[in-house]
Amino acid sequence: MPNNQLNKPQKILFVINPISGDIDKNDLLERIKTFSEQRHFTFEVYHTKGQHDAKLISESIEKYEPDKVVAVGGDGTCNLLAKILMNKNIRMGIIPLGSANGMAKELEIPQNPDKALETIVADKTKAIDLLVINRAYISMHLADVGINAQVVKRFERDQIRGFPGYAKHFIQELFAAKPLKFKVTLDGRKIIKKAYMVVIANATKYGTGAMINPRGNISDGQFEIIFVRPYSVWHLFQMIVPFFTRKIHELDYIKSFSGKKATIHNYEKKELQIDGELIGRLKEINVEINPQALEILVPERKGKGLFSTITNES
Ligand SMILES: Nc1ncnc2c1ncn2[C@@H]1O[C@H](COP(=O)(O)OP(=O)(O)OP(=O)(O)O)[C@@H](O)[C@H]1O
Repeated sequence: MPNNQLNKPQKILFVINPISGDIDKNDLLERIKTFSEQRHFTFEVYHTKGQHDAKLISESIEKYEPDKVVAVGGDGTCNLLAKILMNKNIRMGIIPLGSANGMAKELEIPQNPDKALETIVADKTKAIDLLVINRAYISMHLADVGINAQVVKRFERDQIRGFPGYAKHFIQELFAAKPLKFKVTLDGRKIIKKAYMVVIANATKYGTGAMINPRGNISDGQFEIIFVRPYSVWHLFQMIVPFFTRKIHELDYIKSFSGKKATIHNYEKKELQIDGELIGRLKEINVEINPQALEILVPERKGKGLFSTITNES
């Protein structure tokens, strides 16, 4: 039974990534301390090390038995916690302090840390699906092979962080990319297409705001496979503005399919990125949905209807 039901202060474990977003988080610790006194919760902190974190966090959870675990960082930190908390009865919060914060944006979690903290104590939750990839990884947000994964690779090696760095590499990659051949089996249906990029989408948009999957729903028990199809030089120019203005789905060379289980076969080994983290060069990617596998603390939602003009072939 959660501690609040016994009128005990809630226990919250904050998992702080000290390097995410190049943001100093010392101030935040002070604010958490003050906030915990005002809002009557107790807390512990785990600072990520970049190695063996999953094991060490699991041990902290076992020892401390928190009611909530909060990711203080970017999408990589969220992904790390989501995998640990999958199908456990512990709610997860997010204080978005990474460079892109795609997952927090998807869930409309405030980018302001004080407001995000309010969301964590307010206790409103949303059950979200998780994608299990090759039985070894999970994706809560977006995974892909092709242009974007190459951009993530270039970005990781660069000194320029944040949106300017991403935009620079995206445009470079767009002009250098060659179409790849993919064979996808989705719920038994075979789809063979050439594409510049295949996206495995639990969520709807990238942290940049690029709306790749407007008909996606993070809690609907299915995911989308999206092909960004070959385009001409003219299409390249057409693509830049919509990608950053959330209108890419309006372009007719984007094809989307929904399902619950997929195998993506790349004809050449290609880099896979999951939730902003590079996984490696793979030939086969197996994806399965784990429906409503995680309770996330979210703000009160103002009603929102997702508008879609995407070609739906499912
Ligand atoms: N102490 C640490 N030293 C070095 N790397 C770390 C440390 N702690 C975590 N990491 C690395 O941080 C990465 C995750 O960062 P995260 O995605 O949370 O932030 P970000 O990249 O700034 O944001 P976003 O993904 O939203 O763009 C992982 O690759 C992880 O290995």
